[in-house]
Amino acid sequence: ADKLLSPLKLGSLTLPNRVFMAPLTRQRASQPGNVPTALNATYYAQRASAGLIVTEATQVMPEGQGYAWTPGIHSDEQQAGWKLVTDAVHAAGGHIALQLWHVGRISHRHVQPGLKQPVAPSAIQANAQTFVVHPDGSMGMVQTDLPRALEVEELPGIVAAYRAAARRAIDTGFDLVEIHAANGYLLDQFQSTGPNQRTDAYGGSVENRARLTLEVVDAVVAEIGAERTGIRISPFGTFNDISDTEAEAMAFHLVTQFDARKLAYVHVAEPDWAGGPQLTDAFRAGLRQRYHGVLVFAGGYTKDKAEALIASGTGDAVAFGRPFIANPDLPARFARGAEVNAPDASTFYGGAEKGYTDYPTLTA
Ligand SMILES: C=C(C(=O)O)c1ccccc1
Repeated sequence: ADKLLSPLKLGSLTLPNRVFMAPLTRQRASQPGNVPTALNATYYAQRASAGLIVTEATQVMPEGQGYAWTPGIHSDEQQAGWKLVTDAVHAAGGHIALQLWHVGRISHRHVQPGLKQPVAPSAIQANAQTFVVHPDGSMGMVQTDLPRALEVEELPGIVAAYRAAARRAIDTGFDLVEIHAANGYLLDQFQSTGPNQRTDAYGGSVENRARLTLEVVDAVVAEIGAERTGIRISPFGTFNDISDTEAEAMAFHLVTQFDARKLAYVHVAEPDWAGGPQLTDAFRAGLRQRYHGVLVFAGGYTKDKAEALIASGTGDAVAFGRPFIANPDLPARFARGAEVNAPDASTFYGGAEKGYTDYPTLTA
């Protein structure tokens, strides 16, 4: 039988299947103010048959933005925009989590408030690119800027921003939040030996480098509860110039801590989606042994690979990104063994309806 299409208990929810929609940056929030729109609501509602939708990464404070036109969740206007999305997804019978983001050094002064220098655990520039609109109105890909090292006194303010964002998310009708601790952004920068050269309580040992992530987790859980809190990590990731000489130790420490807090789910972005190494079955089993909540894997999965992962008991759900871009009704296509269309990469980022809400669903 198709385990992938069987129901899944997650927190207080019973989800209809284990075909999750992965977080996908699409850069289509309205300006000024990085506000979600009715078009965003249509896009997400079209994909409401996912077991769980995880939204695009959404900055928790202005300094947390790294790319042009990504949405925030730190203003009343942004919250009102997201309400369009949660109402539309719930009207279509869906379930949706908001992914909470701070990009850290994967940013540029032209997308920072007051054209300020981006922030990071240490003043180490990433060999990475981002897309910004310049003050003169021109736009394009740029090298991410050299960041400023955060003072330890600034960290409580960042933790508070995640907490306030989680509050806004639940007040807006989101079923859960997913803390973004993956893919070379701020929390992953603190977790990793490459970008984090701090000599204070937030640098050095695995425990110290995990500290900010766990402070954010504890603040969010205090605000909205563990059963509404998920988190995404990307062990052995390389995207955005991330490197960690102690990647396995960090991953096992994090999931052990997540288990102790009974977080609703842990979402593992497998590094090969962005050209990193393949995870081993032994490593995935190591995560499963340490974390007993809902374990979600993502990164280039097919239906068959996903089915095998769930049948083996290692994973409970699989998140699909690019397939959901081009196939709004992906679960139905899996159920019917129908063709899964490939998306048009030229319309992944920016723009409007084209390559966003104009993909077809299966005819009856
Ligand atoms: C939020 C992202 C992530 O988590 O990797 C992202 C952002 C821009 C392009 C691709 C991916």
